[in-house]
Amino acid sequence: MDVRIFDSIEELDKEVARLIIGAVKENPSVVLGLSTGNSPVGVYKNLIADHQQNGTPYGQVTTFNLDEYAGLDGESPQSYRYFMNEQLFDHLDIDKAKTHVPSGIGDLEENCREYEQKIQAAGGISIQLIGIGTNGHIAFNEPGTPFDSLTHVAELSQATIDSNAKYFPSPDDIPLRAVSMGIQSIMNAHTVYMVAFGKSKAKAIKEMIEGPVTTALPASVLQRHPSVYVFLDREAASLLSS
Ligand SMILES: N[C@@H]1[C@@H](O)[C@H](O)[C@@H](COP(=O)(O)O)O[C@@H]1O
Repeated sequence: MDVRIFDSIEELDKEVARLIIGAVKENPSVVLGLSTGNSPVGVYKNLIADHQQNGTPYGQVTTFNLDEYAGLDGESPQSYRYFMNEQLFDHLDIDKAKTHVPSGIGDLEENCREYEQKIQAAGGISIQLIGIGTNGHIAFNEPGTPFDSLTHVAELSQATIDSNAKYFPSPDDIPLRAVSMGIQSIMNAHTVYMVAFGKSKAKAIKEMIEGPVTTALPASVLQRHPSVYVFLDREAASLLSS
């Protein structure tokens, strides 16, 4: 793992955005894997600013998001499709038909199969941007998820449900399941960029990098990936031994 530590979240965001912009310029039809949550928002802001100032073109870019809540369609403000449109896609010249977010409605098992097929048909993901949950989850692959999992219907852990509560009007509205790319789907990406900042991520980051590879800490599987870059602020890196 190539671990890079930044003095500020602003610098971290700029660097990750610079690398993604470079990849888009080098290959205008690159396939990007994207994520939601707070972690990638600053990166997306930088991509938008660059697009507006420098015109980096996204018309041929294909994207695949990691996950979506079960039961929410793209019109729901809490859905990850809505989030992606609002935080990124609506501000780029990207072709929405080339942006993929798993569907959380309809036949979920069928949606999962179709999603994996679409990733394969696109030639696989070149760069996968991901965050990490405080319990070490990646996408919605909670502790215990098998390493060979592909896109599947995932049960959310209580820790994840609790930390997502702030996004929903009442506790009863928080989904208990999601459609999520699996651990193997993430491992299939050519390169993985993980972004994590803040004290709340420090323990999971330490275990991911320095702990054993175990399904108890799903992100630890990334130790086996040949091309992983971990972008941290000082707080997220604070428990690392070196
Ligand atoms: N499914 C998402 C993950 O993909 C994300 O990495 C995690 C951390 O979110 P945040 O970046 O807001 O800390 O939250 C959710 O559980």
